[in-house]
Amino acid sequence: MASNGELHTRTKPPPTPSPLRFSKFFQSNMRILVTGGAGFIGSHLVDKLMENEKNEVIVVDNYFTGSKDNLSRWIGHPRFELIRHDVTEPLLVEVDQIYHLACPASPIFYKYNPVKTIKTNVIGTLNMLGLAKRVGARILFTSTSEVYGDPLVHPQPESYWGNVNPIGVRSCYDEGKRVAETLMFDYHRQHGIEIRVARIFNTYGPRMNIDDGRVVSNFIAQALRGEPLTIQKPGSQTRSFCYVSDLVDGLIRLMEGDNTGPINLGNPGEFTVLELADTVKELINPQVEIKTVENTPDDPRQRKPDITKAKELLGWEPKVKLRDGLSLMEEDFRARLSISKKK
Ligand SMILES: O=c1ccn([C@@H]2O[C@H](COP(=O)(O)OP(=O)(O)O[C@H]3OC[C@@H](O)[C@H](O)[C@H]3O)[C@@H](O)[C@H]2O)c(=O)[nH]1
Repeated sequence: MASNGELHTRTKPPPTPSPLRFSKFFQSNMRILVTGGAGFIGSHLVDKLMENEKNEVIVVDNYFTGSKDNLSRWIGHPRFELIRHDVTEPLLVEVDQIYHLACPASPIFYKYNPVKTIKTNVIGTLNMLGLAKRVGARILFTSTSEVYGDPLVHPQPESYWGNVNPIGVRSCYDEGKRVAETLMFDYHRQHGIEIRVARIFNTYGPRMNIDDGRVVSNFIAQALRGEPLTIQKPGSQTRSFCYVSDLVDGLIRLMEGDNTGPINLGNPGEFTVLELADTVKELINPQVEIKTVENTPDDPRQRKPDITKAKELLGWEPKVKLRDGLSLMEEDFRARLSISKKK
């Protein structure tokens, strides 16, 4: 099997960044653009980038699923700027690095307006690559484990080309992300752009939208509200859940390293949805019921990242165990739902 991304050859040297970046007399900060920076993963990434006093961070977000609340601690900070902008429109800003995350990520949200989802992935990524080309910035794109579709190889290495339905209800997202990966590598080969591609597996943690619709946030909110945990059939499908701080660490290592990717970022601990429900029930509310409900088409039956590449090339592997991560998320959900813990 040919290995993905490794056979590419660049036809051009990368564009030159602004001369100010290399001035001996002017010590400029690193200016970093985060698209989708008001979202769940984006805002945690912004927190981490802002810890470095040499970074200036510009966030663009259209607030479809993101929220200003996620960034409230940075609003007004001199090294921080927040712009309401939709990446399907061109954007001109002078930056050195671009983390391109913007896209609804929960299936219920990306399926809500599929045409908009594919536009965000295709036109949004074209716009960000155009910006990277113009200003000579390095660009990291957050792709997804959904590029593997309903995988026939398990666990999934980056060299696996996937099993994706091109006309299904998930295609706006998974095919959209696949085209965006193609654009990244074509801009790299044709224009010499410095690219990084991460394939993110299921991620969870504080600040997920309470009614986001994804499995971890649903189960935690349901357990806290005393509502039945909804297992979408059959319940034996598997996922591997990565805590958000681990994921952010992987993204920054990828951006700062020398490898273009694609690189899987995810936690290889694999659980069935039923096992996840049992764990949430045991940790948060042993009285809560579990009920089985209908699923939607093309739901992948199994998913687990092969992270050999991330370990070797980035020295990265997740540290937070599922039970610990769920407890941290429970605290955040309790605070936002105003449900205190019984003593
Ligand atoms: O209430 C629920 C929600 C979801 N599920 C099931 O839990 C599994 C995971 O579903 P989620 O909606 O959390 O996430 P998915 O794995 O379908 O998609 C995710 O995958 C990788 C990321 O790139 C994306 O952000 C997201 O699309 C699915 O099998 C789903 O059917 C439930 O059993 N009950």
